[in-house]
Order: sequence, then structure tokens, then C-alpha cells
Amino acid sequence: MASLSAAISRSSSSPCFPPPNPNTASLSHHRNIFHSQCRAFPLSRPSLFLRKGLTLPPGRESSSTRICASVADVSLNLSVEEKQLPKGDTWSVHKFGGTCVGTSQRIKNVADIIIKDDSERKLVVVSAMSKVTDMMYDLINKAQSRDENYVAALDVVLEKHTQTAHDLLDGDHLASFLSQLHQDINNLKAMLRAIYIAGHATESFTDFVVGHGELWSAQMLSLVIRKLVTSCFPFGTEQNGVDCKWMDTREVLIVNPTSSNQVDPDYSLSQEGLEKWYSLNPAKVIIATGFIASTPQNIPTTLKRDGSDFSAAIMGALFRARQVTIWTDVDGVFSADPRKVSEAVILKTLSYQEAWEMSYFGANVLHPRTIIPVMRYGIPIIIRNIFNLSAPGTKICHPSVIEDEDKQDLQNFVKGFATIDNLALVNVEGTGMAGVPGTASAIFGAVKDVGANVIMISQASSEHSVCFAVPEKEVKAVAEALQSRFRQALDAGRLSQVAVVPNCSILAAVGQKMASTPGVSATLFNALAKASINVRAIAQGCSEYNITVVIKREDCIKALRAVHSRFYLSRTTIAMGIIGPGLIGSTLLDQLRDQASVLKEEFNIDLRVMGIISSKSMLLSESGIDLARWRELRDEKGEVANLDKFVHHVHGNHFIPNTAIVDCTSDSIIAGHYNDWLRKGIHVVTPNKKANSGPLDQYLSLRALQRQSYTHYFYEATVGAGLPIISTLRGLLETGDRILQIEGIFSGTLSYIFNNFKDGRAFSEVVAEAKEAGYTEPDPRDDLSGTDVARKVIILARESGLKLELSDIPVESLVPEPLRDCASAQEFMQQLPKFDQLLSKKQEEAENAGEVLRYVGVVDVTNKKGTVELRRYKKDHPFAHLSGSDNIIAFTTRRYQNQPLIVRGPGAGAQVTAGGIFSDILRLASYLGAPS
Ligand SMILES: NC(=O)C1=CN([C@@H]2O[C@H](COP(=O)(O)OP(=O)(O)OC[C@H]3O[C@@H](n4cnc5c(N)ncnc54)[C@H](OP(=O)(O)O)[C@@H]3O)[C@@H](O)[C@H]2O)C=CC1
Ligand SMILES: N[C@@H](CC=O)C(=O)O
Ligand code: NA
Repeated sequence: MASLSAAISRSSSSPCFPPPNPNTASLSHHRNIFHSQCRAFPLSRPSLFLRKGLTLPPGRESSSTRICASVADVSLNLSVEEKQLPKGDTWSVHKFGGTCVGTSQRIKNVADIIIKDDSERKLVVVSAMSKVTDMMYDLINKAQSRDENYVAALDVVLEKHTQTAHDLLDGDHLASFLSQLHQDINNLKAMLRAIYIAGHATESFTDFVVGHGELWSAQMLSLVIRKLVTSCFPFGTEQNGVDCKWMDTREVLIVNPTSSNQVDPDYSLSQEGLEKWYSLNPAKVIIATGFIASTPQNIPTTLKRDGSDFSAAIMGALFRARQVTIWTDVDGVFSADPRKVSEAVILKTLSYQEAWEMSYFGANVLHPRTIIPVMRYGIPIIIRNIFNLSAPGTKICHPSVIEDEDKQDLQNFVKGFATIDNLALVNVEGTGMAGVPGTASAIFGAVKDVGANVIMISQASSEHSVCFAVPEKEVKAVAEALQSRFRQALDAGRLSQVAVVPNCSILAAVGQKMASTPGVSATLFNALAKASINVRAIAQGCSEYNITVVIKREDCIKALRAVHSRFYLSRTTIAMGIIGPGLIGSTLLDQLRDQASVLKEEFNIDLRVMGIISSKSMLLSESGIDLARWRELRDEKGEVANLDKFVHHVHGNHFIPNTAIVDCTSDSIIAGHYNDWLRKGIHVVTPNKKANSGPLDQYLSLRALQRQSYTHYFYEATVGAGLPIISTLRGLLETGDRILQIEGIFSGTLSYIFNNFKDGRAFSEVVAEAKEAGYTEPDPRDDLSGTDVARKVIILARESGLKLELSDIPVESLVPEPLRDCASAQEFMQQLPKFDQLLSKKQEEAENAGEVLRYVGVVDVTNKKGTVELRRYKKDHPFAHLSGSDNIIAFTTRRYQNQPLIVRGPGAGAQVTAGGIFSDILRLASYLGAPS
């Protein structure tokens, strides 16, 4: 060691290490380091002098003064008043990190943002260009490990800044910057040489070298601003950019090291330094170096991790700024880690305390120490994304401000969720602990002795156990220490065990208003219970800023999603599974696609189609299928249909509060699952008539189950498609009316056929048109046979309280006898023209009698029976005046006895049917709490 210090001492006069140039402030620091390193001299006076700002000896002006003066310095002509630091609302502070100034284009963008900020005065803190700080550390590492490559590495640093300066500057600005840069590089070369010779760099040497990145970026930015503003105001004086100065914060910011490799700002010395600096450099725009500072002994130092954020916060406090904006590359603080929770949102506001809590739990928020300086003066910090200026960012401020702004916001109760993984729980248990003072002290004393960090503690008031979480890697030592510390108590049975529960995670909910809002923890635990997450331990501080639960590590993401969605997703977010993307299903998907954003924005209804299944294939999605592309996605990512897997997927995501299955098939097997789905809490919406017109006992049990379970089953489109038939009937019944008869034309297909089967047209041709128009059932024989009408009659009859089976309704089939057993609908359609005469004859007979044919259904509630038949009506009868696929349904009731209540309109077709299903889905959302 003796030889090393000798080498350093010698190097001061060595030709390899040129004597410091007294003309620059940075070199006066340089000399201080060098002196303190050699322990040969006390602090040099010139630098202290500078910071005190009393006088500047000739040739000893600060580098900032020098650079500004090289353009035109009018500041020295200002009055004493103008040289006094104005504080308060006029200042806005910005901090730009390394990525924000990573390229010349980005530096220009930063300059643009600063110019556009219309605050009266601006203080801008900049970091070194991205990667430069690492490059500077690398120089030191190379030099002290005697690697000659430090020289080449320094050339790279020089080249990077030279290139950037050429991109950004020209004329005098460029010349003055390059001259300073070369001077600095030469000095660094000399210092690095000394480090190379010594094979060692002290902390202050390192801090001095590393801080150059900030010096260069601050100088460049200030010159770019001058240049840009000058080009905008070529004839101006004050606006012409002269009023922008750069600040070497080592001349202002004074900090004291603390024991934990941190620093504490010395506010009064810094304030003094700032006043002096400002009296020499009064400016409305100041570009200050982040990260670097000096000790009270004038030794260069840094503000350590996240130092530039800290610099900005301290500056904000010193200037009593209006606000401090921290520019980064994210839109703000998320409500949860967006890599784990795709639904995570950017928080508009956070209180200072909430920001602390979130950052403790590893969220990407400011380091707590960054918040302290501004919190003292209630200065808000805004975190914004430089790459997305349209995002307003997250504002961290005093809670009273938040209350004013966000009174309505429910999510204010719990702001965010965070997790800590790789923990173990330690449980010390035994009857001998209760009422014995000192037990907790003995437990945590033993933990401290092995240097473990206790992350959370929980003790039940029965005092029979103390449980705490420590990092997994420390748990073995902790357990051993406790076993040994409590050996006697364990042997004597006063303690029953020291148990370790490995593989745990902590989930924390953070929110200031949790303290004053009853039910927050109930909601949290309810969400965990719903997702089947077992909670191992719980802690809530008296401040109630966070509730912490310990869970199994494997449950962590599931738990995070479950609780996040409970607080952040709208209560009317519905995970939907669509079965049967045929004519009606695919029309529904298109309607959902077109309407989804309006529903979300205006009604807070968030409908997510998590799966689509046909009889052959299915498409599943974790967060919701893009409905603009579902057909392509099905072709690309579709898998073989598996109904169980489908239902499990749609219902099993744990993070969407509601599930609905929409059955758009006409399949009775699918309808047979409704019971099971409702039992599981899955809501069902369908146009499929099979469940309600199937076996009576199954129908009755389905309805009973629905009523008991608070799970909803809607089927308006089963009768009259989108027409309000079921809802009208329900309305009458529920308000105490008595239904006497429901009579009508219930088949859109048969209505269309008989509205158009005239003027000598062929029956089969009109049937083909009805099929083409999408009015028919998948197999048109279901319509022509009268079965479809019979099913509707049964549905309405049962709705009215009649206990009828489908077989109780006699039907008159229009399907020619020989075609009833055709293998397929297609074959039936091909054969049908052969039988056209059958119906033509009936039609002619009616026509000749001045009548029309209509296929009607009747629910005779009084006589408890239903009928379905082809009838003839006079041409002046209301049923004779229909068009298209019109249905007409007349309700004769006690209230509507003389004049029946009539509902009429298109009763078939893809759009109106899908619209009816969609309307049922919205009815479900409104039952779940959507605004009306
Ligand atoms: N058309 C209208 O005006 C009205 C229709 N409705 C009802 O709407 C429903 C749908 O009619 P529509 O769209 O015309 O029929 P489609 O035949 O066009 O579509 C039926 C869909 O269901 C799928 N499917 C059938 N069985 C299964 C199964 N077991 N599992 C999964 N998917 C299955 C089919 O898939 P794949 O293609 O693979 O077989 C197809 O995607 C019917 O119940 C009908 O009564 C109600 C009111 C009016
Ligand atoms: N095929 C049916 C469709 C509606 O239920 C009809 O024609 O009415
Ligand atoms: Na309807």
C-alpha cells in the first residue's frame, strides 16, 4: 500500500499527469480529489469560494459561466433584484433520464418539451446520455485493473459526444462545446492514467470521473435550447436563448454520506450554494446535471441509485417549484405489474405515502427518498412518458389534492397491487409464549443475529404464535437460530414448534383510503376466496396504507389477477363463451365488435369473448378475442372443439367477475348443459328453443335453479326473435295480470312464405327465398312441419304457467310426407319442387274464397291447451296484412280483454335475432349492476 500512495503522490508532478488547469471549475474539483486522495492538502479554497459565490477570481469562473459567456452573457447587466433567486410557483422542474437524452434526436425532443412548457421559469435536471455512465464506470474498472484499453474506451466516449454535438450544434455553440469536451477528455485521460498507475480508484475519484456524462449532456442540452430558441426569435433579447444556463450541480448540491451507502442533502448549504450560483447566473431556464453533488468538504460525490430523480426532487424543494416532472419511458405508475396483469391500468394519482408503499413492493415508482424533499413542500411529482406525450402520466401528490380530483373514483380505495416472491414463512408456536414479555424480542433478536430481513410480521392476539416472512434464502439460518435460541423451551414443551412454510409470496394491496373505507379487506378476501386462493398469513399496519397477505407462490399471479380485477374491472365485465358461430352467432359477434367500445365507454359494460366454439373447432383467448379478426384467428389458432375445456376456459380465468355462455346452436345436447352451467354460476343467454320446449321436468328444474341461484337465464330470441314477446308476457304476469289467450303468427319463415306465396309462384321457390334470407331453422323442415311454431307455443304456455309437453300440441305439417325422412336439409330443398302442387291447391282455394292462408299458434290458457294450425283468414283480418317475416302476437288478458295487446314486427332474420340476443346480454349486464 505504501508504494501505491507513493505512486499517487509522485504522479502529481509526473509528466504523465498534467497539472490541473485552474481555469475550470471541474478541474478545481479535480484538484480537490487529487489532494484529498493524497491526504497531502486540506480542502482547496478556490472551489469553496466558488460555491460560496462571493467573487470569481480572474480565470476562475465556473465552466457554466464560461460556456454561456461564449455566446453572449447579458446576465451580468441585471439588477440586484433580478439576480435574487425567485422561488415558488414560477418554477417547474423537469428531469430527463439517460434514455430521454440517449440520441441527438431525443435531445432535440427534450429541448422541444422544455421550450413548450409555458412555465415562467424552468429547471431541468438531465442524466448522462444512456449507457454513458456505464461506459465511465468501465473506464475506471479498466484503468484500475491495468487494462490499457481504457484509452480506446475513452476515445469511444469522446466520439459519442463529438458525434452528438455535430448532429445538434453548429457555429460558436459547437466550437465552445467541443473545446470543453476535449479539455475534459484530456483531463480524464490524465486521471485515468493516475488510476492505472495506482491500480486503484477511490470512491471520490470514481464519482468525479463518472459525473462527466451529466456535465456533457447538460451542456449540450443548454446549447440546443439556445440554438432552437434563437432560430425562433432571431431578433429577440431575452427570448433568444441567452436566458438558458447550465449548472454544474456540484457547485450547488451539498450532501452528507450516511451509513447505508446513501446521502442526505444538506438543505441549508445547498440553498446557500444555489443563491450564490443564481446571483451569478440568473436565468429563466437552467439545465442542471443530475446525479452529481459535492460533500461539505467539496469532494465530488454522487446521489447513488436513481440519483438524478433525487437531484430533481431536491432541486424542486430548493426552488419551491410548482411541480417536478420525471420523464421516463413508461406512461406512469401501473396498478399492478403489467407483465403479470394485462388489465393493469396507469394510475392517475398517488399520494406520497401510496407511492412509498408501491415502491417498497417493487412497483416501478420513484425511490421513497426521492419523494421526501418534495413532500416537505407539498410539491407534486408527475411521472410521464417522453415517448407518449398524449399520456397524462401519474401525479404523486398530497392526498387532499387527490380527493378533490378523484372523488368519484372507486379505485381510489385500493390504488395498486404488488407482490414479493421467494419468501418463506416462519411460525413460532406454543402456549409458553402467551403473557411472557420478551418473547418477541428474543425471536427477532435471533433473526437479527443471522442478518435476515423480516419482511412482514403477524401475531394473533392470543399470543400463542408469532409468524413472520423472510427471504427464502435466509430461512434456513433463521430456523436454525430459532431452534437453538429456544432449544430449552422446545424441549420443555413451552414452545411446540418452529415451523417453516417454504415457497410463499406476499401480495399487498396499497391504498390510502383503505383506512377510512369499511369493506375493502372483505372485498379483497372475497376475491381471493372466489379464486380458491388460500391465505397463509395476514398483516395490516395501523396506518392501513397496505394490507399484506401471504399466499403460496404458485398462486401468486392468479391471486394478483383476481384481486386486481375485483377492484379495477367494471362489475359488469363479462367473460363470454359463444357456442355456434353460424348465421346468428356470427352476426352477434359482428354486432358485439361494432358496439363494444360504446358499451365500455358510455355504460361501463365490458364484454369479452373469451372463446368461440362450433361443432368442430374452437378459439380460446386469455383476455378477449379481437372480434375484428375472429375468423382469421380461428383459422390460425383454432383447436379441436372440446366443450368441457371450452367452458372451463371461459369460466376459469378468475379475473373476470362474471361468465356468460351464449348458445347460438339449435342443439338439444348443448341445451342439456344449461342446468350444470347455471349451477356453476355461469349465466346463459340463448335463442335456442330446445331447453324451454324440451321435457317439462327439465324445464321446470332449470327455472327453479335459476330462481334460487341468482344466476341468470335469458331467452327472449326464442320467440319472435328480437321482438319483445317473452319480456311483455313476463311484465304482464309479474304485475298481476292474468293471461287468457296468446294467439299469433310465430314463424317468420311461414309468415314470409304465406305473405309471398301468391300470383302463381311456386311454393318451393318461396321456401328457398326464406332460407336464403336467414329466416328458417338450420333445417327448414323444422319450420314447415310446424314444430318450430309448436316449440314457441310451448315456451309461451309454460311461461304462462301451463304444464304442457311438446307432444301435447297437435301440429299440421306442411312437409310433404315422402320428404319427412330425407337425410339432409339440402336434399329436402332439392326434392321440394316436386311437391309444389300440394300447397298451391290450398292457396288457390283460399284465394278463391277471398281469404289468405296463415300458420298460427294459439296458447289457450283458460282451457290449458295449445294448438298450431294452418288457418284461413278474411283479407281484412289483421293477420292478412303482414309483410316480410313479420310475426304478430296478440295477448288477450284480464286487462287487455276487449282489445288485445299486440306486438308485431319482423320475427326472424340474422340481424333482428342477433339483436335480441345482444339485448339479453345487456339485460344481464344491467342485472349485474350496469348503469341504465
Ligand atoms: N334464423 C332466425 O331468424 C332465428 C334463429 N333462432 C335460433 O338461432 C339458433 C341458430 O340458428 P342459425 O344461426 O340459423 O343456425 P346455423 O346452423 O347457421 O348455426 C348453428 C351453429 O351451431 C354450431 N353447432 C351445432 N351444434 C353444435 C355443437 N354440438 N357444439 C358446438 N357448436 C354446434 C354449428 O357449428 P357447425 O357449423 O360446426 O356445425 C353452427 O356454427 C337456432 O337455435 C335457431 O332456432 C332463433 C330466432 C330466430
Ligand atoms: N325459423 C324461425 C326463426 C325464429 O325463431 C322462424 O322462422 O320464425
Ligand atoms: Na323475442
